[in-house]
Amino acid sequence: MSTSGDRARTPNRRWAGSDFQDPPRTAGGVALCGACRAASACRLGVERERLDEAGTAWFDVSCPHEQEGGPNVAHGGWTASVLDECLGHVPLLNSTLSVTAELSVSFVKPVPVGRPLRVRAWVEKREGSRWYISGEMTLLPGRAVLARASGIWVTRDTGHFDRHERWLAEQDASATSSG
Ligand SMILES: CCCCCCCCCCCCCC(=O)SCCNC(=O)CCNC(=O)[C@H](O)C(C)(C)COP(=O)(O)OP(=O)(O)OC[C@H]1O[C@@H](n2cnc3c(N)ncnc32)[C@H](O)[C@@H]1OP(=O)(O)O
Repeated sequence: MSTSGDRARTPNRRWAGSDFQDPPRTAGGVALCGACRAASACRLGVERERLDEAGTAWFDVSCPHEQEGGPNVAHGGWTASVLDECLGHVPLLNSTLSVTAELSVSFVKPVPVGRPLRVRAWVEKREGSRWYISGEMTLLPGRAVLARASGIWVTRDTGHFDRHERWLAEQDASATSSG
C-alpha cells in the first residue's frame, strides 16, 4: 500500500540537465514546465514569449475560461501565477535556472477572461545569485495596466531538485522514526 510519503518521494521522471537549460518550447517559444510538457502547451495561457535586444521579455497571454473567478474575470491566483511564470522566465531566457524566492503582486484592475493580454518583464538589478525582476500585465488593444509584480529569483544549479528529494526523504524518515 502506498502512503502520501511514498508518493511524495516518487519522481514522475528523471530530468536531464538540458531539460533545465534548454527546456522544450511551444511553437510560440514558451518554455514548458513539468506538467505542461505532457500537454505541450502552457496551461496558464502563456501563448508566446520572446526576449528583445534591450533585455525585456514580452509574453502574449490569455486567461483560460477555467480560471474565471468573478464574472468574466480572472481568479487572482491566476494573475499571480502567470506573473510568477513570466517574470521567472526572464532568467530562463538568459539560460539561467532560478526559483522564485519572493513575489509581490498589485492587482490594479480586474483581468478579463479570454482576452488578449500582454506581460512585459525586465531585470531591475542583479546581486550575487539574486535577480530582482519586475513586470506588468496590460490589456490589448491599448496599454491599460491590469497588474504589476516584482520579486526576487535565486539562481540554482541543476542539483536543486535532487537535493529537495533528499530533504523530503529525510523529513519522512524523521517523521516515521519519531512516530
Ligand atoms: C517555470 C519554468 C518553466 C520552464 C521550465 C524549465 C526548467 C524547469 C525548472 C523549473 C523551475 C520552476 C521555478 C519555480 O516554479 S519556483 C517555485 C517556487 N519557489 C520555490 O520553490 C523556491 C523554494 N525556496 C527555496 O528553494 C529556497 O528557499 C531558496 C532557493 C529560494 C533559497 O535557498 P537557501 O536560502 O538555502 O539559499 P542560499 O542560502 O544558498 O541563498 C542563496 C541566495 O538566495 C538569497 N535568498 C534566499 N532566500 C531569499 C528570500 N526569501 N528573498 C531574497 N533572497 C533570498 C540569499 O540571500 C542568497 O543570496 P546571495 O547571497 O547568493 O546573493
